[in-house]
Amino acid sequence: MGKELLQEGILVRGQSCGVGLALCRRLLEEDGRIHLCIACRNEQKSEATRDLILATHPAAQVSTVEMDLGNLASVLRAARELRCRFQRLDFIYLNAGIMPNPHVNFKALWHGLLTGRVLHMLTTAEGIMTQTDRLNGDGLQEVFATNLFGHFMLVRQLQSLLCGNEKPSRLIWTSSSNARESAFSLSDYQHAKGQESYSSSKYATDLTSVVLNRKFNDQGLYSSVVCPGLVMSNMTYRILPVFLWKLLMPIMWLIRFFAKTYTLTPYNGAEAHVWLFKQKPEYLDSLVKYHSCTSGLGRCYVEPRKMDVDEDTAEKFYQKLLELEEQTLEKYHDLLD
Ligand SMILES: NC(=O)C1=CN([C@@H]2O[C@H](COP(=O)(O)OP(=O)(O)OC[C@H]3O[C@@H](n4cnc5c(N)ncnc54)[C@H](OP(=O)(O)O)[C@@H]3O)[C@@H](O)[C@H]2O)C=CC1
Ligand SMILES: CC(C)=CCC[C@@H](C)[C@H]1CC[C@H]2C3=C(CC[C@]12C)[C@@]1(C)CCC(=O)C[C@@H]1CC3
Repeated sequence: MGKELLQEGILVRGQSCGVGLALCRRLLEEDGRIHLCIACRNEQKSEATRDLILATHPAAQVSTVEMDLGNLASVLRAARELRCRFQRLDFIYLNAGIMPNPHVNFKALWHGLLTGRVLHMLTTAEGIMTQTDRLNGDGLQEVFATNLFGHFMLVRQLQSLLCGNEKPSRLIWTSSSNARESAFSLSDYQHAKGQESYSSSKYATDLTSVVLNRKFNDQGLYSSVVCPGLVMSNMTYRILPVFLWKLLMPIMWLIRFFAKTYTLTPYNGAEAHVWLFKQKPEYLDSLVKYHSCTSGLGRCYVEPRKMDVDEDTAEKFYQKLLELEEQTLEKYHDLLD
């Protein structure tokens, strides 16, 4: 049997951009026998994405499942369907992510350009980006729910397909260089009070991956985090308009000589995801984030960087996630087997 793979966060709406779609295509280039299962928010998007993949890989095995990560009932339904369809899953790419209402502080950006930390600012967006979050239909902060908790619930619901298999199973979370400890707080882990919900959700992702390794490595489940670098996708096109990004492109190619995380294309951004696909998980460091990088001359490579995570905080956060999971399962008990 080829590798069975659940992939999320694939670009739809008929455009060929987004890390998810590039990732699917690159994985099929690595191994045409894999079974890709793509999770999209509705049937139309699933079909459109499937067609985009089949256009370049006509012989690929691609199935679809409907799942809205911002809606826990939808996650539970999808997990139930996947448990019926698959006996095991070798990889889950937890790649979906949102950054609603992004706001760039151009004054801070301008000041930053004149300081010694300009490269740090241009690669992490530290101090220059904020977002406005809101509550979703489940009463959770939307960014936390979509970027982290929906994924977490999915993993927990699919545990029987991921643990205790002959071969290890893998979780690969798409985090970000924008993940920052100072944006995250255990007492406000959904980030209801601040304006850096994206940064907080990505730091929460890093914590979750670390703690999942501690809990599940002995059952054959391994988790890793990747950063795709700065990629031109729907997400970045909501930060600045497309024409501005196009105007900035020559500057960004120049910056790339100094900032290797300016991967810029979804293909380059998926480098770390694909690299991890080929690694033996036992040899990976769970405290490392794998960054997709592109050199000034366009060569793609992966750079491991130690994460700024405290394992004690990770454990406490995990307990909070379990509490929230319990409340969710109580609420949706009719959707369980
Ligand atoms: N672009 C960048 O510079 C960077 C991106 N990242 C991360 O990379 C990942 C991919 O982003 P990217 O490809 O750039 O952006 P896109 O906006 O192109 O892709 C985001 C994907 O997430 C999916 N998604 C969003 N909300 C939901 C939901 N509620 N349920 C299911 N799927 C959902 C989207 O589906 P739909 O089409 O239905 O909206 C889309 O396929 C994200 O996690 C992002 O945070 C990290 C660092 C930098
Ligand atoms: C000259 C130039 C590149 C100008 C663009 C300024 C800003 C709009 C970007 C500088 C750093 C970028 C960045 C992101 C978005 C766009 C910037 C703020 C992200 C936050 C996008 C999503 C992520 O996950 C991390 C990125 C870090 C860098």
